Amino acid sequence: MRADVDLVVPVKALRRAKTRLVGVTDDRPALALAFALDTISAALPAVRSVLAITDDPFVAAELAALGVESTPGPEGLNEALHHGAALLRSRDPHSVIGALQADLPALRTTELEQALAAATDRAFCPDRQGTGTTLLLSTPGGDLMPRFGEGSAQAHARDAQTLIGPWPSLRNDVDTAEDLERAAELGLGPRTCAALTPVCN
Ligand SMILES: Nc1nc2c(ncn2[C@@H]2O[C@H](COP(=O)(O)OP(=O)(O)OP(=O)(O)O)[C@@H](O)[C@H]2O)c(=O)[nH]1
Ligand SMILES: C=C(OP(=O)(O)O)C(=O)O
Repeated sequence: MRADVDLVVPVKALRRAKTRLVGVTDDRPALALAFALDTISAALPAVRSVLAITDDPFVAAELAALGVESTPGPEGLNEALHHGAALLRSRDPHSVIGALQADLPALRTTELEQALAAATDRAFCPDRQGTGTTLLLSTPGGDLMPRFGEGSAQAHARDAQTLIGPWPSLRNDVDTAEDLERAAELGLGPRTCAALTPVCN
């Protein structure tokens, strides 16, 4: 566990989430929620705190049941992350602030811990394809400076250490049906597995 790391996790309103998974399930909002809950449940033991940014009251209630704090934020991924990072920084001027994507349904706590342990500076973990970003960490006391979006791995690599190592579950964000197949090979979290029943079991 890294006691100096606080994570901000953006969670889009469920009715608008995971549009590239149309056809994979009859209930896309339920699958998006399951991704977020499995991701956050796996992340919780690895860090000091998790703050979710979501405008969705249903997501907020589900997170509260897990003991996870959430707050609404502005529209847009980087804007939401700026908002959450500012809140976390106001609470602790020295912490490492991390941004973790909420679509990592195979995430293993131990793999996140290994990646966090490998970070010695501002750092990011590229996604499986090497183009996107699944985790971004600030320097201690530093700004998060999120540059998520298309080509974010290249954008973050300009001034952040690249975290590559034995943590495939941290790299496997799920945007497409193929990503979901890869995540299933790694082992899906329990809520995602239940949301995909009977396919998963
Ligand atoms: N709070 C908040 N989170 C967002 C927003 N846009 C994206 N996210 C979150 O950012 C992460 C990465 O987003 P994407 O992989 O693009 O997910 P998505 O937008 O649901 O998927 P697509 O509809 O297929 O693009 C996920 O955790 C989303 O829930 C936003 O406007 N606000
Ligand atoms: C926004 C990003 O995620 P995705 O490509 O999964 O939409 C990103 O990787 O920067």
